[in-house]
Amino acid sequence: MTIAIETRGLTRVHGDTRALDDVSVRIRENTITGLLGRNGAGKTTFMSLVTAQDAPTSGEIEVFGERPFENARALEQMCFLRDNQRYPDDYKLIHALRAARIFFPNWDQGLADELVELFRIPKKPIIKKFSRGQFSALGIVLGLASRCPVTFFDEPYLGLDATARTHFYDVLLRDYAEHPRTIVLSTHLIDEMDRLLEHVVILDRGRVVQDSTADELRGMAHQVSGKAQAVADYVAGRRVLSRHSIGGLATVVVEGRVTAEDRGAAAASDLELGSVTLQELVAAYGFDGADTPTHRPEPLAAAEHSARADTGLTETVAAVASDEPTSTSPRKGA
Ligand SMILES: Nc1ncnc2c1ncn2[C@@H]1O[C@H](COP(=O)(O)OP(=O)(O)OP(=O)(O)O)[C@@H](O)[C@H]1O
Repeated sequence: MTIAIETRGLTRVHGDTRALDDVSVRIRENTITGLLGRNGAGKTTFMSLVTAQDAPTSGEIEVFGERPFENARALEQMCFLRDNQRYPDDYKLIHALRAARIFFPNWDQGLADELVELFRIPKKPIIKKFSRGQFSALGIVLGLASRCPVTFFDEPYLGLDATARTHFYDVLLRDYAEHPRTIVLSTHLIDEMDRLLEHVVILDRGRVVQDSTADELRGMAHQVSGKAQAVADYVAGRRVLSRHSIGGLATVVVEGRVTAEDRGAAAASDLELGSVTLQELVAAYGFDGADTPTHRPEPLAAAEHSARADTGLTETVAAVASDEPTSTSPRKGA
């Protein structure tokens, strides 16, 4: 088993915010990993640090056994498509594709052309004029056609219509099956992307709260619903992950698999036991402990941080003059 990404005690502090706090994970080569967690959990920070677009406050990172910071060999293996990827003002689709073709050693122009058609990405307007969905689609094209050994997608679906999202999931799975590689993606559309994920890392307030295969995770907790007192009796002594109540009824997510004994206890108290989806688990692990109404408002999304470093593809994009002829070279400087 080869480890593609390993972090040890990875920490990033901004003022009094611990964006990442002592994160130690090992992500196996040739897996699709979902980086999940509520707004501000640290997902983008993790991806920025691993791709050396930001420097940790402390801790270590290895990508295929090498430290990525200022390491061209390690950086060349990675592609990070941010949800707010930046391109030069005058760039059109062709310029972004040209830059990607130069930058990424495994770039597949045929796949890029196919995806441009599939997602109906316009060729004439500058990228700045793209709709949110067209902008995301461009990121998906660059991320998939780059065929990087390690590819990060940060909420790649923003603004995509349902058809385009389905295309993305299908093409990702098809291309991954044909060209296995390590893919890490952050998402809030967990139910929709559930089928893509083999491994899941859940972050909450910068810390890892779960790190396991998706299958293991699904079986790690269950839900019990019924009269509040009966539910309270059932969950006594168990680790409660979330609790919701309406009137005299309660629904609680508890850690642990359902045993035969649990089924008996539930039946005797007229309680319903159910499985928990990945989406519910993420919500449960990001739960603050107090009993909450079922329709709990989400906190405001974390602000965008314009001061973030922006390197990698963006640097290359900026370096490619927009009036250069299209390069047929697959490598920068080749
Ligand atoms: N440059 C920065 N300066 C100050 N705070 C920052 C900076 N970058 C990140 N943070 C803070 O670190 C925390 C983690 O942010 P991050 O963007 O990694 O979260 P996220 O899980 O990607 O969130 P979302 O799902 O909302 O995109 C947040 O509290 C955020 O406000």
